[in-house]
Amino acid sequence: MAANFIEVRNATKTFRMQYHRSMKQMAIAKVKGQRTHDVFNAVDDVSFTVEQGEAIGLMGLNGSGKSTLLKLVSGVMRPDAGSVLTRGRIAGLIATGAGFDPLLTGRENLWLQAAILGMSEAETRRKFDEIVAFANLGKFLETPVTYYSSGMKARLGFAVAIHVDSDIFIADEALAVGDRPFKRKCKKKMDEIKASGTTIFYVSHSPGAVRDLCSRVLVLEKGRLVFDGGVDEGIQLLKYDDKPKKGAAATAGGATVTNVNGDLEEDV
Ligand SMILES: Nc1ncnc2c1ncn2[C@@H]1O[C@H](COP(=O)(O)OP(=O)(O)OP(=O)(O)O)[C@@H](O)[C@H]1O
Repeated sequence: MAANFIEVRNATKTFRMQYHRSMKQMAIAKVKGQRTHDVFNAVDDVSFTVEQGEAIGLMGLNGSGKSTLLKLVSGVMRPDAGSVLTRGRIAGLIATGAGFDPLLTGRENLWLQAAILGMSEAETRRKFDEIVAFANLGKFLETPVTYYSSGMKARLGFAVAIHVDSDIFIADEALAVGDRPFKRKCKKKMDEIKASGTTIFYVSHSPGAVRDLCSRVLVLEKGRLVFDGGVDEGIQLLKYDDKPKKGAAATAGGATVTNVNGDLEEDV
């Protein structure tokens, strides 16, 4: 039996939503007996396991908790309740560029990112030309990153992340703000990563991309896992139509699946 690579058990992540910006506003609200903040679960009692080599599409409307769940899986955040266990080296496109130093050049940041993502000096040296070719920044490689467009930063971040040898690859499509040719290149590389047996966890609003890459879909709604199953069924739940479709309901982990409606981005 294949080893579980990701095991999420009743994971909950709670955030605090502040209603007032200044201390003065807070003080006035308190005197008036009004609420100054609320807490809510961005990820709410979510459980699932992912086996080695599976390619999972994580879908759901804006704000449903996808990025937060990715952060829990990647270890960037810890759950407030429940547990998240992962086995193997995780790499991917999470908060890409977060580790960039704006005053350093693209070349210097490449080294920095590679080190942050756990690549050794020898590994970075070996893959350096390939990463540079993938990012395709031309002479901007020698320019401080502060002058980069967001797409250029994403290219550099993704180019490094995608070249890390990992057991689990995590990608948030929302961060892949590169242009169409670059996205195609990323897609090709993701296919290679998948073919190599790497476990993939892919956040996307694009049914075409998910259908193409993934063998299973998780759908989040207001932090809760409302679907865990086949790609087509999962995508069906995310249709634009307002009325719940007959047969669209299913069960996930004993919970009834509700219909989810909303905008979907165009496929790449
Ligand atoms: N650090 C934080 N502090 C407080 N609230 C947060 C924080 N991060 C996310 N949230 C809130 O948690 C909820 C889930 O956000 P998250 O980014 O996980 O959603 P998402 O499904 O990835 O959305 P999108 O499709 O827009 O990227 C949102 O209401 C968001 O405002």
